[in-house]
Amino acid sequence: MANSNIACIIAEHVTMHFDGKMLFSVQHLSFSQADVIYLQGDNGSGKSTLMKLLAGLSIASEGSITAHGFEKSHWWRKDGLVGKALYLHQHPYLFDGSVKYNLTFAAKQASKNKQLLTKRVEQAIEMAQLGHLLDNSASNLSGGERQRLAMARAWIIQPTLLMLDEPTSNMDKPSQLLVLDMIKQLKEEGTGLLLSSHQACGLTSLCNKHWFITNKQIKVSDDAPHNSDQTLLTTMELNYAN
Ligand SMILES: Nc1ncnc2c1ncn2[C@@H]1O[C@H](COP(=O)(O)OP(=O)(O)OP(=O)(O)O)[C@@H](O)[C@H]1O
Repeated sequence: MANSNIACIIAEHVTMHFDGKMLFSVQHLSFSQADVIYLQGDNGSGKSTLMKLLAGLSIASEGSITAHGFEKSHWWRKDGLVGKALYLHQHPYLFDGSVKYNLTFAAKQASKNKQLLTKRVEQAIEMAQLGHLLDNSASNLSGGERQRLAMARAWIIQPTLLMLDEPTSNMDKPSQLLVLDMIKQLKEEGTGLLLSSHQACGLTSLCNKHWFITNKQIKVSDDAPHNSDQTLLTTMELNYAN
């Protein structure tokens, strides 16, 4: 049963099929504001599909996925899953226009007062090191820069729940560390996170739960991911701190 004080998304008896073939099934999943979950699975096991289901962007073949503890939507919007957990695709969609425009647009989605928002946008630019790119067209950015911009937008919005699909896949190590810092800060500010990554880039050290897709089942563990990932992170952080 969901704790009504905390925002969460709950999946019950969910199965996902494509073209008549089962991709995965799971009895029960709960993703809440208190969680930082590491989602692991081989290529094609269904990590992105699961995130899209939890974001309300796809519909499960069987079972139910419901949101609890969120503020009521505006009267004109159906109270469903869409808009509850923000999903950041590994090849993020950016708006036509400049980097600055993309950040300003994100700021319009955030429910903060103007002064706080201006400060948060400035901080995001600094944290993601986008200052020298502000007037560049977003369509001309490199893969890693696009991901940094998408991360900065999410950081400005500061969602209740955020799902990051391979957020550092196109990044060099300094950029990975910038993004790691932004994710850490969101965690401290109370955003629940679901993170998928094939790289041991430090993300796993933030996680307090582990979902693992194997043999078409999603296994849930309340343990932090394996320590060896964290050792790799520490080594990398030390290398780049010096
Ligand atoms: N809309 C769709 N129609 C048919 N098949 C799909 C659809 N979306 C995803 N699939 C298939 O489902 C499987 C899982 O895809 P998904 O992108 O969720 O995997 P993933 O674990 O995120 O992979 P990767 O680690 O490579 O990013 C793949 O075989 C993919 O081709």
